[in-house]
Amino acid sequence: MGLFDFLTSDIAIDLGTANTLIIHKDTVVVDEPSIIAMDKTTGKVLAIGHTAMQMHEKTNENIKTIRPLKDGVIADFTAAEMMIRGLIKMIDTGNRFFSASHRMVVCIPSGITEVEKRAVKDSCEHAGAKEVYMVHEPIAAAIGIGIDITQPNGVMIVDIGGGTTEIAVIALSGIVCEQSVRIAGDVFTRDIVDYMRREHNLLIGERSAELIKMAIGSASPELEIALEDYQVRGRDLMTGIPKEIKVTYSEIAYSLDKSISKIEEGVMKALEISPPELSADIFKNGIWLTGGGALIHGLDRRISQKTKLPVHIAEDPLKAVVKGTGEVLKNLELYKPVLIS
Ligand SMILES: Nc1ncnc2c1ncn2[C@@H]1O[C@H](COP(=O)(O)OP(=O)(O)OP(=O)(O)O)[C@@H](O)[C@H]1O
Repeated sequence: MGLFDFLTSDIAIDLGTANTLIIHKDTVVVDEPSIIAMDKTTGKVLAIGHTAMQMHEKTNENIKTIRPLKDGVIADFTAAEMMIRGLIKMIDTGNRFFSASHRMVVCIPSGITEVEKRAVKDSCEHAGAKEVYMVHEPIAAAIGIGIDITQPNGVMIVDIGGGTTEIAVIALSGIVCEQSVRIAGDVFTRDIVDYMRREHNLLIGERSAELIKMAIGSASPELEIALEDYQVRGRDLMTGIPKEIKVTYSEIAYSLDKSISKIEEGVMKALEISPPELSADIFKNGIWLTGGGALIHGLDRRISQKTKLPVHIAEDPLKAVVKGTGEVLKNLELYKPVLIS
């Protein structure tokens, strides 16, 4: 450790549609939902992250909650900037003079446009960064799960986040072919809301649907180990009064089926366009699932049955991207080929 290492304010950020994570000095120091709550009249930020999430869908007319990212990219520039600033402030370094004023490595979806890229860079600069480096999410995910991406050895990453599913074949520090599907966790959540309304006449909010997804979200109506039924509360559409019902994981599998099929299609397409030598590598190495969507029960098995390939779930799928981004920050020289300016 260098003499002045305690002063370093370099950070790595996984700026996600659902969650934003920050690594500072090799440690995940911030892990918060990507959401802010604002006072509608004054424009003042009232809460960020978990506290703002608790207010989501429960606000009165003076407060609004904003999720600044949509489909993996910044949809509300001002809100994104305020959120990044607020999240950086949450870093507890024990140094009250801390401000992320040096280098920031931030990851971006692979299917992003120049304008969207610019928005990420500007937001980070406005939040205090002197130098901003960007890295594609699937590359960061691969590094995060410990794959040596510099080797001439093809590996397929399927990163299922909140807004996008990034499917990429990586070799020699680059993405050889990729598919970006705008179907991921947020769409799964909406599928569940729609299903509950259609099949049970029950109106539920996004947060309740997300809890159902996390508890019994399933890619197959028949799992090897069955999941317990889940109690759901919401508003009865017929009577207008609150009610509680039980749902089974098979019902949730049914509600997610179409969306999961679209992700499968993306995987099949990426496999079809892979150069044959890399196909041979993927046959041996299999497919790696990262991102929160990797935690849908039975998804690995379903993709494996479809592709006839081994499918592995990353050890800590929600942190794979930020861990990889942190590695890039630590070894900027080694990972120069993967940096996007
Ligand atoms: N146990 C779980 N089962 C199913 N889904 C989960 C689980 N835990 C988290 N998720 C979902 O994963 C998504 C968030 O994943 P992640 O943090 O990887 O995405 P992100 O990086 O914010 O999004 P993106 O990469 O699209 O910008 C959310 O939709 C969340 O509901």
